[in-house]
Order: sequence, then structure tokens, then C-alpha cells
Amino acid sequence: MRLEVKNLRKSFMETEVLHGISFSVESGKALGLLGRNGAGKTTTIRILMDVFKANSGEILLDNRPFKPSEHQIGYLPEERGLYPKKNVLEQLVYLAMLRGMSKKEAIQSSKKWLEKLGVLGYENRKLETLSKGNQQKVQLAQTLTCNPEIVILDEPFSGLDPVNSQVLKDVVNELIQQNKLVIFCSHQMGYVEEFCEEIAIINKGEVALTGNLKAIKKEFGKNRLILSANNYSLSDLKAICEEQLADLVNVFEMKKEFLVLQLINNQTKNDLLSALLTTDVDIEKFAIYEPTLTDIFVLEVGDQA
Ligand SMILES: Nc1ncnc2c1ncn2[C@@H]1O[C@H](COP(=O)(O)OP(=O)(O)OP(=O)(O)O)[C@@H](O)[C@H]1O
Repeated sequence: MRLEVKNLRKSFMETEVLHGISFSVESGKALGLLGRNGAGKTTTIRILMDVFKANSGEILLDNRPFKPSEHQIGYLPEERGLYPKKNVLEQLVYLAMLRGMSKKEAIQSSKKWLEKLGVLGYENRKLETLSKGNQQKVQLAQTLTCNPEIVILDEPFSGLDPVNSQVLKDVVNELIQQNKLVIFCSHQMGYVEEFCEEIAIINKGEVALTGNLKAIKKEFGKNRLILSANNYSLSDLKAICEEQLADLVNVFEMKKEFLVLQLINNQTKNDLLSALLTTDVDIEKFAIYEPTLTDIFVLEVGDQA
């Protein structure tokens, strides 16, 4: 399956908040939908889920108009929606039956997911009597009970400790391996890097960057190298680069442990290395720069108010 979001525009009253959002995602891959607070991620997902109507644009599933009601979709919204005063298992079964499961299937599947997520022991308790992390896991169980083909997870790791995060990571990886179409919204870049082959960074209602994460990283790392020295501080090394190597490199960034250098025009890393060897710099680190997703995110949208 391939889901394509094409040129979505959305206004609330007079204010347009989405200015033509486009991205796509395929089964068996996860798309990381990223953006600063207020960028437009939730609005985009709500349009996908038919909660809001877009002013224009279209959403296609395998080239046909996408109608969420015709598919099993597991949506974990940012604002969690279960009933705090109701019994855990009863509400999961009730919601699964609303989504078309028989009572028997609904009980079996709800119990399976509660067990998988380590909260089966709480099945007969009121939801509000569980810890925040366990409530989150019940919410996730609810998202997955109907065996959805499309899974949309908005900040699924919030409130989970490291052990529970690992349980959830295994579940997300399993969903991807089972060829589900996964959209993953998070501000936690580490998780996005772990699961998502594709990303879309939304900035102020526009897609600032989208595509294959590996390719994007390669492009951002292109012609950039890292350098540190045993005998100079980074600021002294920066001064050396600016004074003695200015025809080869620009200092792109000073990180905590190394400089990121940008090669000028047709210069190569070998040219830079040869030039460095003519200085008294005792090289500690010299390598191709591999940006993290956080680096890319900050470069794309970090300096905007
Ligand atoms: N129901 C609404 N009525 C009016 N404006 C809205 C409504 N929902 C969202 N907005 C506005 O649309 C813009 C995008 O909000 P949205 O919730 O989609 O951002 P987000 O990327 O999900 O942010 P966050 O990471 O903080 O959850 C914001 O300026 C927000 O104030």
C-alpha cells in the first residue's frame, strides 16, 4: 500500500495553517512526521483521519481517494481518549466491537495486546487507577486490537520508562516487519532514526524536507568532514582552519567534540588531509561527517521563531 498526501491546505477561520503539505509513505516502512510545536502535524493527521476536512488537496491510497472508514486504522492520538472511570478490558472490548470485531475476537485480541504490552494483570481495574505509563500501554493496546493495516502513532513513547520503551520499540519494529503502513509523530529524534526509513519535516505549515532518511543524511554529510586535534582546543583549531586552510574549507559548525568543516568547491578530503599534514596540528579525529537527525532538524527549522 502507498499512501500519498498531496498539497493539503487547511484554514481555521481566516488563518491558513497548512500551506500545501505533500508526502508519501509505503507499507513496510515507517514515516517520521516531524516538526516544531504548532507546525501542523496533528492537523495533517486529523485530515487523514477525516476529523477535519482540508480546504484543498487530496489523499490517495494506491492511487484511489483514501476513505479512512473503509480501512482498519490504529490511531494513537496525542490527547489520549479512553475512559478513566471504566474497566480496562471492558472498554477495549467495547471499542473493538464498535470497529467490527465479534465479542469473542475482541476479548481475545484485547487480552493478547494487554499481555504483549505487559498490562494484562490490570485488565479488571478502572483505567484511572493505573500509573501513567500503564495507561499509555492500555491506550496502545486499544490502538492495535483491531489488527490495523495503517498505524498512526502520535508521541507513543511519552510517559514510558526505558524498559517499557523497549517493549514498545519491539512492537513498532514488529508492525513494520508485518508490512503495516506506519506514521510516527515524535519530537524524540532517536526513535525516529531507529524506525523510520522516510521522514517529512513540517515547518509552519509547509514541508521543509521529505524523503529517504539515509539519502537525506548522505546529502547533508556531503563534502563535510569532522576534525579535532590533540594539541589544540576547538576554537584554536577553528582559527587555524580560517587562517591557513581558508582556500580548502569553511568551518561549518563547532560541535562539543569536533569541528564540522565544509570543503570548498572541488577540494577533496585528501587535499585537506595533505594540507593539514603541513601544519603542526596533531590530528585526533578526521572523518566524513555523519549528521544526526537532530542536526538536520535544527538546520532545517531550528532558527525560526
Ligand atoms: N481547531 C483549531 N482551531 C484553530 N486553530 C487550530 C486548531 N487546531 C490547530 N490549530 C492551529 O493550527 C496550527 C498547527 O497546529 P497543530 O496542532 O497541527 O501543530 P503540531 O505540529 O501538531 O504541534 P505540536 O507538536 O505542538 O502538537 C497551530 O497554529 C494551531 O494553533
